[in-house]
Amino acid sequence: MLEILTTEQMYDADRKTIEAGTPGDVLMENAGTAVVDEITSRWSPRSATVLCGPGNNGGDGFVIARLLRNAGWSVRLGLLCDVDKLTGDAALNAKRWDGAVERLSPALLVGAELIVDCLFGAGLARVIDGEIADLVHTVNAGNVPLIAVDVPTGVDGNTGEIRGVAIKANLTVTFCRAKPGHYLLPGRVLCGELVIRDIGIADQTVRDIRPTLMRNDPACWRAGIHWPDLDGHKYHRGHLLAVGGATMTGATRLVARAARRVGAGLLTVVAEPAALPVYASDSPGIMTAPIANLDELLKDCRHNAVVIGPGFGIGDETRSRIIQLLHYCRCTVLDADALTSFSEQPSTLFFAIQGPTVLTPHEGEFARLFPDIEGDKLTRARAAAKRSGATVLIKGADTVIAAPDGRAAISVINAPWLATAGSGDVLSGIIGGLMAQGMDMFDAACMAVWLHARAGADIGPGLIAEDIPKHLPVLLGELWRSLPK
Ligand SMILES: NC(=O)C1=CN([C@@H]2O[C@H](COP(=O)(O)OP(=O)(O)OC[C@H]3O[C@@H](n4cnc5c(N)ncnc54)[C@H](O)[C@@H]3O)[C@@H](O)[C@H]2O)[C@@H](O)CC1
Ligand SMILES: [K+]
Repeated sequence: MLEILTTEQMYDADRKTIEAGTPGDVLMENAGTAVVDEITSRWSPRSATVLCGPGNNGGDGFVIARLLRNAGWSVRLGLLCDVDKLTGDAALNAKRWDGAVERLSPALLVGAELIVDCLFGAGLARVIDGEIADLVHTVNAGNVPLIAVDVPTGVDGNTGEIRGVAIKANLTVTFCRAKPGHYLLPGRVLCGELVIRDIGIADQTVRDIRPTLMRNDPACWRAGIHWPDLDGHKYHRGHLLAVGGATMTGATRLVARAARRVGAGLLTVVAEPAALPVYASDSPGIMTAPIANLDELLKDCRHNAVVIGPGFGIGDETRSRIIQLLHYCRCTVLDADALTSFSEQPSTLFFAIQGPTVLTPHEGEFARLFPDIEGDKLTRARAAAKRSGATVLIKGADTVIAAPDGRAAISVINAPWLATAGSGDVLSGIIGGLMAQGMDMFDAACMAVWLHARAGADIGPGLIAEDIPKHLPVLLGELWRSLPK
């Protein structure tokens, strides 16, 4: 269930399943049954109100109302339109509901101890306003469990954006596979707990749709990890050059710690001579070299990966260093100052990118480098990757990673503790360390985001950036032990 389907792809999967012989009303019955399962396993029978819209999301609501009543719940149902306006499976299930169909109004909420939101799902086509918007506000202001069916009403399934107003659910039950809007902010928060339930759509049907978007999970990139061979030596594990700042040395010290922990065979910090003792004294296992030698170092193909940007400074020197090093087509991570230095001339950077390159902007850096690219985070990451020829990783609570070939992944681990100084430097170091070992750039970016997020979630409150590299052996051990032996 790692694939994430757009609403259009989900409609396609529904259609193909129906064409292959499973009637639509069976899918709807399965959907309603799944929601009722999730509700009754969490809450004891009580007074529930089901809010139904004019489409199939409302159709699910009629199934849910019937099944909850059969389970001994007291149920009221409100419908947004006249019942004779319903069509297809929704109309069929309205006939199967023998309770009252009330007009949708705030009066329906009085005495409700649980509310089921079946107003709009995948078919949300425009901004919610007027009476429906007022109702959504009233529902959100209440203090009873709120269960959204498919997506919380008002959340755009493809983007996670709010169209007008949106329900803030405690639980969202969706079907077959998640949609981007379940994981992208603000949709991710509005969903509450997310449960994905099978409703009888075959895995092969999903595969046939060829989804290119995944939840970022080890299953997506585990096979691409370059574990050391029994008879291997450090030179087989790559030699990363971490280009450090002359004064802001902390950032590249974090890069170096992370890259070494994740397995880079050798690591050299390249910086102004005056700063080298600071780097050298941080850890006896690193090497140092003066930045004047960078070109010479890059001519030696054993130096196969570079991280530049954290703490390096913004300006002409940074730009020319980067253009110079990109010429060698080494695996490259460009972060922080490396990105901001190209704000005025981003196309110079994109033109120079030829080898495997990962850009790791936060939202501010992204806007400076791609000022004309707009839309939701996923759309923007994909457009930026296509334009730059690099893998683009937009950081945040809903980190998105996109490759130039169209593949993309969304991080689904909640780790708010990562919002701390130096955390991004560690991420760059992990990516660089993985690429130095030969991992594909997109896989390396995805794996790094996963390790980083898991470290954040595991360490929790009190986390500082220095803790993340130290936690990597635990997570790498977990991945290592999960390999089929
Ligand atoms: N066979 C299928 O396709 C299945 C569909 N299922 C359910 O069907 C849903 C999709 O059904 P639909 O495509 O009918 O879409 P929806 O039920 O989400 O809504 C479509 C209807 O809402 C109206 N509408 C859209 N935005 C509006 C707005 N802002 N204000 C007022 N009216 C608005 C549209 O004109 C249309 O009448 C899914 O979310 C899921 O819950 C499930 O039953 C599983 C099977
Ligand atoms: K809904």
